Amino acid sequence: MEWGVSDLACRRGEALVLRGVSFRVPDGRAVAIRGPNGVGKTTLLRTLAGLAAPVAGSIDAPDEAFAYGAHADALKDQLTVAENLSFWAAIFGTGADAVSRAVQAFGLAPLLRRRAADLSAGQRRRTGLARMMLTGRPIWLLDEPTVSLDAENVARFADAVRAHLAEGGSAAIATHIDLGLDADPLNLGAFAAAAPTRADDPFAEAIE
Ligand SMILES: Nc1ncnc2c1ncn2[C@@H]1O[C@H](COP(=O)(O)OP(=O)(O)OP(=O)(O)O)[C@@H](O)[C@H]1O
Repeated sequence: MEWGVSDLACRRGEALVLRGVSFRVPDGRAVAIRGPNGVGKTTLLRTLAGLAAPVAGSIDAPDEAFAYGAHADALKDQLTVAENLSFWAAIFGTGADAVSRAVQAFGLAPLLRRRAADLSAGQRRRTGLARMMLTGRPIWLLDEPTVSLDAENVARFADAVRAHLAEGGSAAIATHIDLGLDADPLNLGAFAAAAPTRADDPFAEAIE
């Protein structure tokens, strides 16, 4: 389903970070959210995911359409990889077939009995990304998904996104690297809220 945002303004804590953000994402398309550190990529994704309310504007998407893959990989450390995957499949009502596909997509078979606490950073990340496939949700929101991944697993990730898009899903992906996906760029620099003036900042003099 096509979705989008209109004249969206987002904040992080008390700070207004973005304003006037408008874009549409058709079925089967990905948008690559770009911009320098601190511009508001995570802030936009958190707002789309419903973790923060918009300051203004609207998000036009059905309820429960978004699946959010945050920096933290949402793994339960004391459970094995298999148990984590089954847990998510149960939560989202997906099922054993979805688990098998996710295991295959991210090469997790050799890791299934390993406790999440004992995974390497890249293995953790792969398991967290496999979770997206278990949500059954049509819109994937991904924040720097390839951090800690080696080249083989960046390619696996890109394949998983392509398969999701081919099934009519869509994705918004904050990334500093080219994932080799045919994604529509959204540069947030154009929507950055003005930096606070010195008059707004009681500490400005103290750090001069
Ligand atoms: N709790 C908070 N309160 C106030 N400001 C915050 C808070 N958390 C983050 N910020 C600020 O909000 C701005 C946007 O941060 P955000 O994490 O969205 O940027 P980003 O584009 O994802 O950055 P990066 O590329 O470094 O991941 C930054 O200036 C950041 O310092």
